Amino acid sequence: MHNNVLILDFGSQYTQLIARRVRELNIYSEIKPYNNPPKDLSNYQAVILSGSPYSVRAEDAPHPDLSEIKGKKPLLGICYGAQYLAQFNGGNVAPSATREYGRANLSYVRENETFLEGLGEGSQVWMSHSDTIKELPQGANRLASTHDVEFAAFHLEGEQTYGIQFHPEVYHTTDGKKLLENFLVKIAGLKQDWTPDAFIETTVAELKEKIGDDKVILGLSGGVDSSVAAMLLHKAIGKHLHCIFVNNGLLRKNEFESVLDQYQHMGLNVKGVDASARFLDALKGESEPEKKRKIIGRVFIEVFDDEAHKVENAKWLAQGTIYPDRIESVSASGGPSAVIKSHHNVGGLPDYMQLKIVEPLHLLFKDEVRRVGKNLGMDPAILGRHPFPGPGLGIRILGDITAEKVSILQEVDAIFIDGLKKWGLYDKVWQAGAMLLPVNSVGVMGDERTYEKCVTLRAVESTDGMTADWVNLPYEFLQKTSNDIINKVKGVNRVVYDISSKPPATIEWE
Ligand SMILES: Nc1ncnc2c1ncn2[C@@H]1O[C@H](COP(=O)(O)OP(=O)(O)OP(=O)(O)O)[C@@H](O)[C@H]1O
Ligand SMILES: O=c1[nH]c(=O)c2[nH+]cn([C@@H]3O[C@H](COP(=O)(O)O)[C@@H](O)[C@H]3O)c2[nH]1
Ligand SMILES: NC(=O)CC[C@H](N)C(=O)O
Ligand SMILES: [Mg+2]
Repeated sequence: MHNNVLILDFGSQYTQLIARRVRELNIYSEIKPYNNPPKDLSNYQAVILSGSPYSVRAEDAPHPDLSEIKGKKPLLGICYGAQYLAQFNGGNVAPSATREYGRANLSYVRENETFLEGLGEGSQVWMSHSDTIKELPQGANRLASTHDVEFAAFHLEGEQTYGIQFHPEVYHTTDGKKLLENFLVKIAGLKQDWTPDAFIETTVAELKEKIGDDKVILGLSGGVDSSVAAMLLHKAIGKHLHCIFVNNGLLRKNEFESVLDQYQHMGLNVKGVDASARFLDALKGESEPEKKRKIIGRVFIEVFDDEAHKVENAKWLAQGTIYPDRIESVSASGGPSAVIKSHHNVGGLPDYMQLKIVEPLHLLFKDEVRRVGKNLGMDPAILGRHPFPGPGLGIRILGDITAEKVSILQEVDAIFIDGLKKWGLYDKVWQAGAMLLPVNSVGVMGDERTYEKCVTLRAVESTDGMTADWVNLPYEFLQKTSNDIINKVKGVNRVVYDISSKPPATIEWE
């Protein structure tokens, strides 16, 4: 049994990042909603309270009873978590004079504190709050301040309880990982033994136990996640795994054939199902993004259901769903955060379907999935593939979808992606693709007026898709690509490049 950290989610957009940073320390962690915490706390060696969109002063804000945790287990409150710890113990939280969002620097750091080892005066921290702790509870000591925040970190005497107003989980808190390590390893004494190999071992054992002699249908997409999920299941149940690769008519150019070919070499049992007409039919005339996503999700399920009926004793539907797919569709833990997009594979199954869902990667982030794949000995060409959304070009064609638009976008996308490969840029980019915009613009070609479609190219850097920045692609490359697209793809007379980061934009346009 590995050490386990419980993260109680109060609805912060950063909650999964806390889990991620903890796991980067090779310590396992689980997120649970604050309003439905685990009954048995004995498996957890430390607890972290997340931030929250609520103000602790609001009546309907999360105010859980911490008496089974506080003083009994090492406890760290982050932002709202810290404010709540202060309030819960008799301190005072009030609105601060200005909303504080962004960088700050520690201006006071108490010396000789294990908790802050390696964080010095001036250390950069990331703030995101509008309330502030005005008064610490009795028996609490200030450990750090910033220019605007007196109680940036505190400790409750006689307990392993700490609070910090800043966010150690975000990249911009320079020594955030160090601070979490101080808390979890030096103070709570946790072992750092949660590695990709350990994950593979426990997951394969759990899958064997859970699935037994049943058969499993797996949606295989050619992407990293479902390929790694397939390999894990293959290790666990061998030929009882039936992989289905669906052509939804929204794949990249030649992708259906080339991916099927690639899987021939992996020893998996894979069937290609061409359902393009079914998807395009169902999507006809629909242009509202969320409705398009829901339709695609539904047809996927229908196709899987049909295929499942052809396999005797098929009891499970496996998917390559990973953590970030879930967080933006529903809150990570069932807790209170906002829905951004409905990812096609997160809606759950309709009642008529008898299959149970198995998602061996549902708690991992993309780079963790890649590390697991590497330790499974998988082909780097599969592991290095850019992510591609399940709804495919369906969410990159803005507005309604027609076969003609799909084929235009396939050509554009192929020129862009092949170009990135040729120029040695593919591996420097986390994800790239093209969008077909629902606008025509006027151009001139061969002395004639044109009135044709506009496409936008998008290339982003990211580690997990949760935040992303646009990539500074060389002008010469953009110039050549734009020329190629306009000259070769009929119906397109304008190419633009997307220079928006996430947030505030998202990676896909719908
Ligand atoms: N064309 C498809 N055929 C069968 N299953 C699919 C298809 N597209 C998506 N899926 C299912 O939906 C899941 C989520 O898709 P998603 O794109 O997030 O992951 P992926 O394709 O496995 O990896 P990547 O994010 O690297 O593209 C997949 O893991 C897979 O189970
Ligand atoms: O399988 C998927 N089904 C979906 O419905 C879906 N929507 C977005 N994505 C991918 O998720 C990452 C983040 O995308 P956004 O910034 O657009 O939310 C990016 O990598 C997107 O390509 C999806 N993947
Ligand atoms: N990020 C947070 O946890 C914010 C906490 C609280 N909502 C505030 O504004 O202060
Ligand atoms: Mg994919």
